[in-house]
Amino acid sequence: MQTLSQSLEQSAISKELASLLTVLANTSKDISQAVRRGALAGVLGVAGTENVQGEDQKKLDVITNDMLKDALAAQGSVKALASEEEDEIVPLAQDGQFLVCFDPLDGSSNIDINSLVGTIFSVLPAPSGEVREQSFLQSGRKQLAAGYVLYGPSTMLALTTGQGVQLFTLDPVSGDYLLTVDGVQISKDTGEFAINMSNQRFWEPGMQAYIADLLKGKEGPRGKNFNMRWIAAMVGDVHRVLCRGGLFTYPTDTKDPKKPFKLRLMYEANPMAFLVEQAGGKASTGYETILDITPSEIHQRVAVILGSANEVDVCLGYHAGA
Ligand SMILES: O=P(O)(O)OC[C@H]1O[C@](O)(COP(=O)(O)O)[C@@H](O)[C@@H]1O
Ligand SMILES: [Mg+2]
Ligand SMILES: [Mg+2]
Repeated sequence: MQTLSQSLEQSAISKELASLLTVLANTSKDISQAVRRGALAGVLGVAGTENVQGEDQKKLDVITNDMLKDALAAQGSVKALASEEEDEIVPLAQDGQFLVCFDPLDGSSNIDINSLVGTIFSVLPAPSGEVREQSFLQSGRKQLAAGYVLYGPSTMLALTTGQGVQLFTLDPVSGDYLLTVDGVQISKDTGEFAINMSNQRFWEPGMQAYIADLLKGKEGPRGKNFNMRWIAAMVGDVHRVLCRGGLFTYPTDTKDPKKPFKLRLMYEANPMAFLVEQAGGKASTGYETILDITPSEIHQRVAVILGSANEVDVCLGYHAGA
């Protein structure tokens, strides 16, 4: 089986980008160790701080953020980073070629119940000149690479550099990421959806109507039964979609009028949308293609509907008709 470094060597990307992706992958091995040791490493529980978005930080949010920050600072080709756990952008190497956005630990509410968590990352080209928040505000189409690491029963890396999606599995014996699926393809049709149903009364009419019709199953307008899954970690839900298709959504809601969307564009929606499109799926907010959004700020939130292309189209039809 091909190792990650062999695969990166053979791909059309620059040596510098390959080296950056190697550093991200190597750091994820250390994160995987920390996650795996859990209570033994004293990493569970809250940190007693809040991030810029007013969310309680878990110890692991802070630890994994520092691990990635230190590794990227030492790597030398990253001009600046933006993280869910950093209020502002963090300038690094002045002449670096890349900007990196990441969610160091996705699915924070799963940490203390020993359930799925992951790391999501996105690499953008760094514009010349002094780095500032504006430098990051490029559409997702500009991403040079994106991926996630899922710390599950096995640790898996999903990666795209714009030439399809590869899945690597961390071999605990050799310590290498080994290529286990090349050219991931999301099935066009599906009978599975993922949404936090407890927010149902807060959704827009289009999403209400779409989910209501899925729930009617065989007897309803869709003429078939649908199954539902919700992992509460986008990495876990998107991984399932890459593996066996499905529709994943965290739609617009009015639960908190100040916060109509949950997922963050730059380090959740964009990297996942890049992976999903590269695997033949679709990713939209309901009204526009995620990768075409021009971001207005690094911590911007968006609605997300992604997965099997035909099913996403059906869902978008309900939005258009609403
Ligand atoms: O708890 P909810 O409302 O179901 O939200 C779950 C969603 O929130 C997230 O956990 C947000 O990510 P963080 O854990 O990085 O804040 C997503 O991964 C997941 O899809
Ligand atoms: Mg997250
Ligand atoms: Mg997070």
